[in-house]
Amino acid sequence: MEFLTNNIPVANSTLFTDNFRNFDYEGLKTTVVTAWQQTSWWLIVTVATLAVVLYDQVMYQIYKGSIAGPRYKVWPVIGPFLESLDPKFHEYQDKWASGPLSCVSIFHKFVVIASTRDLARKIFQSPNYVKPCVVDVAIKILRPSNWVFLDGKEHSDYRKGLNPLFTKSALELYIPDQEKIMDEYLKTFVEMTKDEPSVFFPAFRELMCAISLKTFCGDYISREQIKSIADDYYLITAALELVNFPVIIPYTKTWYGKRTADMTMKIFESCAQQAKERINAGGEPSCVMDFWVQLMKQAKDGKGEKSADSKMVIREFSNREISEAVFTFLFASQDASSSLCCWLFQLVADRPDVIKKIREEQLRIRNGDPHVRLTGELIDQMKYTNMVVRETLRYRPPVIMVPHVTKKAYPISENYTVPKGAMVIPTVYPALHDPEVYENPDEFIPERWVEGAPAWDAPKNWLVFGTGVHRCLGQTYVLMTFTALIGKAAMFLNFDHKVTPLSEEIKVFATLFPKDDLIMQFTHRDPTVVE
Ligand code: HEM
Repeated sequence: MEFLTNNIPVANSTLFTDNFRNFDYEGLKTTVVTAWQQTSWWLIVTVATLAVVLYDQVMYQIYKGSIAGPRYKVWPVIGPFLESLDPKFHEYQDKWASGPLSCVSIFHKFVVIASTRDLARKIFQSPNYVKPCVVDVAIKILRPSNWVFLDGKEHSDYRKGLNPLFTKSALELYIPDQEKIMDEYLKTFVEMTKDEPSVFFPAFRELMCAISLKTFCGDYISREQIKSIADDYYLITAALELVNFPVIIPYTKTWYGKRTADMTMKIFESCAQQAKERINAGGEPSCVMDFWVQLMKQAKDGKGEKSADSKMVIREFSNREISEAVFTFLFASQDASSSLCCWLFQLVADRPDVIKKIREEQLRIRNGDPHVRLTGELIDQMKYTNMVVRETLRYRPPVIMVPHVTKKAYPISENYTVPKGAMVIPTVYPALHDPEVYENPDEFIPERWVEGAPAWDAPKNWLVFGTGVHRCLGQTYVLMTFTALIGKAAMFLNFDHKVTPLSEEIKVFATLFPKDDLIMQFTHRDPTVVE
């Protein structure tokens, strides 16, 4: 460096080139080669390692700035990677309590966690700075062409075409098929536990998968196909674990996950074709695919909804596009719905006063006839049952954190800017357990949702389904389906929850679950009585 600065008179380029010409390159080469030969490998490795560790620590300090977080990375480079393999709920709580913004760095990935309601909302509502982020392998499994990876205007245009599939009036069309699956599985639960209680986490996952598949694909999907997808779906969850090899190598978790996803999308493609044939021949819609095809048909006939610039909101979608989108519905719903299902059955089983009120309501709205079939109008009347579902979502929100990645430096607060490329995670749990909004937030109180109660005055705290351009597409679906499901189950079955010391403990497995995986036994009961 000194050689250069001492010998470059700015305006004298001749001297500059002469110096270069006269330089003893051979001598320099010999010096470098000799130094290299005399340096042992361990020294090179040590120096390189120290350089990497130092760089990682320095960058961590620069990125961390004034926000809460470890003073330095205790485990160089990997950071709290080992803890992240087995996350503990109380560790998350400690992190949220450490400050409105806190950070960690794992493998040089800098992560900022926002724990207050307002900061969480701000992240959800900053699509110019952030976008949702998934593990690398998700792009391969869901396919790069999938709509969920769209950003900005492209995403919102596509999303406009999907919103009509999950409005209340569309959802009403899907209820009869959903009810068939509910009836079938409630019977199976009694059969399954006729001799002894059973662990219900896997059974509820299967129920959720079956309800979703029937809702999305109606009668185009066979019982065998539903069973095979439900049985294999765990391979997809396993492939998308936080820690997984990003390259798909045959016979590894990601390979099995991709194979299952491809097989599932192939089934969906064939269902989409059948829906097109039936609806275009004048059939009535009864599932998401039917309704989607009907909207496309209406748009083609010039009868569909138009956007502000007079373009049709719905365009023609190929079978492949439909299959990929429907796969994202399954993917987005499966873990969160299974979590809600476990907590809902556990909480209702543990509260005889709650189950009694549900039974009273269910019989009352059916004028004493428990066999009245479900309709949208009937579900609307299930006010108390709906409050129970809503309170379960508040008390045990299935999705507690939604990872995003910054597209550019993001000034999230007056004093702090999240660096470009960092992960930034809004947390919804503290907002849903805010004592100023929800009195005794750590108690399960369905009555806090009676009409006009303070909980309704704080819509900003209701972050169960996120908010902003990526807010959950399935939120009305979730409230309607679970209200109907728990109502029917309470009428027709006795719930016996085997309480263990781990029942109230929270396990984090993508979403939240009771740590003992929920042990239950079901028996038939006379649905015409309340007690
Ligand atoms: C208890 C059940 C569920 C919970 C707690 C839940 C929660 C969430 C949350 C927190 C988000 C991120 C929102 C945001 O970034 O602002 C989300 C996105 C999404 N959810 Fe759900 N969800 C549930 C069930 C479902 C179901 C049943 C479906 C489909 C039928 C669904 C489809 C989606 C889709 C497609 C997205 C991404 C939307 C987009 O990027 O535009 N979810 N969900």
